[in-house]
Amino acid sequence: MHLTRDAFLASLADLPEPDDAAIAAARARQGELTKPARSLGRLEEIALFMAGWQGRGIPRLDTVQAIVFAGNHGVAARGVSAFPPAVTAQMVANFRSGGAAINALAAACGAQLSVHALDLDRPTGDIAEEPALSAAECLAALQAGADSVDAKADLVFVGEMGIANTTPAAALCAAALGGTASQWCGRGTGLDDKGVSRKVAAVEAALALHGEHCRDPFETLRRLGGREIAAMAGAILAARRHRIPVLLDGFIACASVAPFHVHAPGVLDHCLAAHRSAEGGHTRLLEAFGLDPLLDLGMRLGEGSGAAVAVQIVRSALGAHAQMATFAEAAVNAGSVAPQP
Ligand SMILES: O=C(O)c1ccc[n+]([C@@H]2O[C@H](COP(=O)([O-])O)[C@@H](O)[C@H]2O)c1
Ligand SMILES: Cc1cc2nc[nH]c2cc1C
Repeated sequence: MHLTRDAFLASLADLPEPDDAAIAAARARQGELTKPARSLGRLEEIALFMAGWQGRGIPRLDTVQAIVFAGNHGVAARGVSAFPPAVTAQMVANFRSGGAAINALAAACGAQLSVHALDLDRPTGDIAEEPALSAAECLAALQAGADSVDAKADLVFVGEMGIANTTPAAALCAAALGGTASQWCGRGTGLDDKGVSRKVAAVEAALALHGEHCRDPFETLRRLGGREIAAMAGAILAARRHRIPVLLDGFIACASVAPFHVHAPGVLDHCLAAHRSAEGGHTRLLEAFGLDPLLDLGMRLGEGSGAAVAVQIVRSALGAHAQMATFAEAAVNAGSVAPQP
């Protein structure tokens, strides 16, 4: 099917909800497992969350999909990254030969990794001067993201590689959620103070140019985003249509869906925040989403790396949920002690 802007926006109004019967079954099982009530804390909530989106009282984690998108950014020419744009393609080669952090971390958590390089030799427009993408380019990137999701996956996470992409990510957050450019601009790959000033100026120029045109999430994404950013949004929203739970990675992955969260609150209900990135702005963004990250490890790499580590937490939650004995099975007394007269 050929995606149109209107069809895409309309799809946001008609999204599947979690399976209440599966959540009830999972909750009942949690109550029977050999542990004091709620003693596995957040792990119990994760088991219920996974049950609801998978529609299974005992959710599974057989197929975990890690999808990394790469894109280049015209705004890089403004000196807003500590690294040159050529590093994007070089890192894609590194992903393909297995030498990047995400290769190791995807293997460690049992995820199947795919890498999608999106027109690296055609950087987006410089958002301080023009829209990042044409409507057709933005739709193509959304579609590439949606097409990358395996409808049979048990859990999906998306990551990105794109030198300078914390600048469009900051612009997307400011346009969608308000606040000043400097509140959303961090050091990215390691910018010095002068670099951060250039980044803030670029985001301010982009907001002045595009702000009044950002009337719907598609337009915000097209004007201020990028190919890998739109592809991540397309994949995260496609996962919702397939009722596949998603682990959100860092600042750029989360920023990709900020305009959609504002337009259609609840659109990220199938998502858990994997981690709190050290990138300035991510904490504010997670607060806007109302999400409490599973991990806070000082990571700020991207590539889906934080999500890959958080898969291990989900694996632990589902392992306990599926494998523990019930009080009846283990002949452990579940009764509470009656107060002594
Ligand atoms: O995931 C994050 O929170 C994150 C925070 C800072 C930087 N990054 C990665 O670094 C690149 C963007 O940083 P920059 O400084 O080039 O805008 C891009 O390739 C991201 O994957 C990622
Ligand atoms: C080396 C390097 C690896 C990355 N992975 C994700 N973003 C990155 C940015 C750089 C610079």
